[in-house]
Amino acid sequence: MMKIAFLGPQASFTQLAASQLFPNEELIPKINILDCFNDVAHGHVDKAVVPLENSIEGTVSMTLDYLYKTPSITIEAEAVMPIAHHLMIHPDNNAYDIEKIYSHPQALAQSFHFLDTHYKNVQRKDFSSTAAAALYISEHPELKRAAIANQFAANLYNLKIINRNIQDFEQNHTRFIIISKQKEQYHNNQLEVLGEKSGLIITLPDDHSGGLHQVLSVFAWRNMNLSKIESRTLKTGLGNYFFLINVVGKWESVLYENAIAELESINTQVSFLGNYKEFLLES
Ligand SMILES: O=C(O)C(=O)C[C@]1(C(=O)O)C=C[C@@H](O)C=C1
Repeated sequence: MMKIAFLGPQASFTQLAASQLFPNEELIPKINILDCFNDVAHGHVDKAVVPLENSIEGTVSMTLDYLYKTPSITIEAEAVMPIAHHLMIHPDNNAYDIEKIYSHPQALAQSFHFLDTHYKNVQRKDFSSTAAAALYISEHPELKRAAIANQFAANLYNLKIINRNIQDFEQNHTRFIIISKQKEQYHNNQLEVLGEKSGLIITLPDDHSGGLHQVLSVFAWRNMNLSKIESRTLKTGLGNYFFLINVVGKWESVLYENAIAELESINTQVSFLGNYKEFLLES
């Protein structure tokens, strides 16, 4: 049986994703995303499932940072899951008495307008995951706290839902990734495939005019269709970035291989994150 780390505890959104991707493997909860990366890097687990991006709030920056920082780790698959957030309290408490609302920063951000309208003066506090917030609420009936988490967390931790579907936009999806060191592609005949892509992380050599244009032209003349380009701080000083780039489709031809060689020949650092499929999960 394989060991699969995920951002836990039980009933986090990441666990819902991991259990659909790996129904027959051992799932190991971790307290944060960095621990998932470290466990994969040190070989304590075979793979991990972590969130990468949300349709309302955007990139989960810690995941992007550690994809950059841990070149031994690549992506085996992406999986997209619909996300519904509910506000929940300990059943001994009253909805009108809530003094603080706890959740993962992504969930707080995805429900910002709801909270701003209905709980304007209630403090918000970041937790390591939505499920960690729900677990805390369940263990502290004496505190007048609420958590934003999913239906499974409400069931598992015996919490009472006081507001349903509080995400600010009806369409709310999070993209998760399977990470490993095995450089494999994940396959699953049971799940719907939404597409296929490759991931690259690139760092431009030095600041000169047309630098990014030069990089993009490497893809353009080869007809390599890009579906995403995101810049993220390098942390070496303001204004220094690396880029995550997605190329649509299979990565197969010599032409594509030569793209990397050409990027390197213009002193661009390239880290290939893999060629992988994108699957659709159920909420
Ligand atoms: O907190 C959780 O339950 C998670 O699995 C993390 C996470 C995220 O980081 O994006 C996953 C899905 C939702 O977008 C909100 C939170």
